[in-house]
Amino acid sequence: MASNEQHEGGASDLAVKDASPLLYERQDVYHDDTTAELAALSKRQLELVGEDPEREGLLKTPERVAKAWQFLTHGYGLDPDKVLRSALFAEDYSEMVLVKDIEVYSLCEHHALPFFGKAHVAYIPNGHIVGLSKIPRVVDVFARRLQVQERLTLEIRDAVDRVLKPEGVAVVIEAQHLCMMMRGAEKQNSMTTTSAMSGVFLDNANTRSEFMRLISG
Ligand SMILES: Nc1nc2c(ncn2[C@@H]2O[C@H](COP(=O)(O)OP(=O)(O)OP(=O)(O)O)[C@@H](O)[C@H]2O)c(=O)[nH]1
Ligand SMILES: [Zn+2]
Repeated sequence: MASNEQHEGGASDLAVKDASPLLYERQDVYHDDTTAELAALSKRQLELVGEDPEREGLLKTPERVAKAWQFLTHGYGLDPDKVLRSALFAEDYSEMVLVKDIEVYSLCEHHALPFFGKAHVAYIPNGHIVGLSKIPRVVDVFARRLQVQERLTLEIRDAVDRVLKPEGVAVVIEAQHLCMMMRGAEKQNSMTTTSAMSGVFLDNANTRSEFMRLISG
């Protein structure tokens, strides 16, 4: 079943109407031609660092690497607006909705090394709420790409703003970057925090403080 079918007949005029797939099934992440081309590059990389790609332990490594790259960047093939629209419900609830401690795994676009941590996403509805699982799903749409943490934070905020048209959105991401840990600066304990807000979270200090209190609790 296409994952939007369950929402057909919902009261929301913002809800998605077509039945095209919203999310990749796991097998759709991998494409044979791409796997073959990436595997060839990976094999060459192994040679360049002085490895023997023909030794037994490495025989399947290029293909594994090719698939890992496709999985770690499969967000390019996903539409964040569609993900959110697939589960929009008309509702009068007008207090803060917060999904916190969402695990984030992304790749920094400078070194293609992972950064990982937690995202906290809040919004104040304006007639519509969204299915809770769609918040972490939309985080992944953007995280599963080559990213900088700042842009990831903004893109999540903007998608929620664009689709839900809420009173406001707040996104905070706390992450550690392996490019600063395993190499480069080699700092093991630094945490980078980014935030992006809109609407009442910008205009109203009490709303912003409540959000900050809830995510730090
Ligand atoms: N602002 C920001 N910078 C990032 C992010 N991920 C990695 N970087 C930084 O990107 C920068 C790239 O700087 P360069 O000087 O071109 O690269 P480099 O010589 O590898 O730098 P070092 O990491 O300092 O060794 C580094 O300072 C990284 O720490 C991110 O999400 N946001
Ligand atoms: Zn980096």
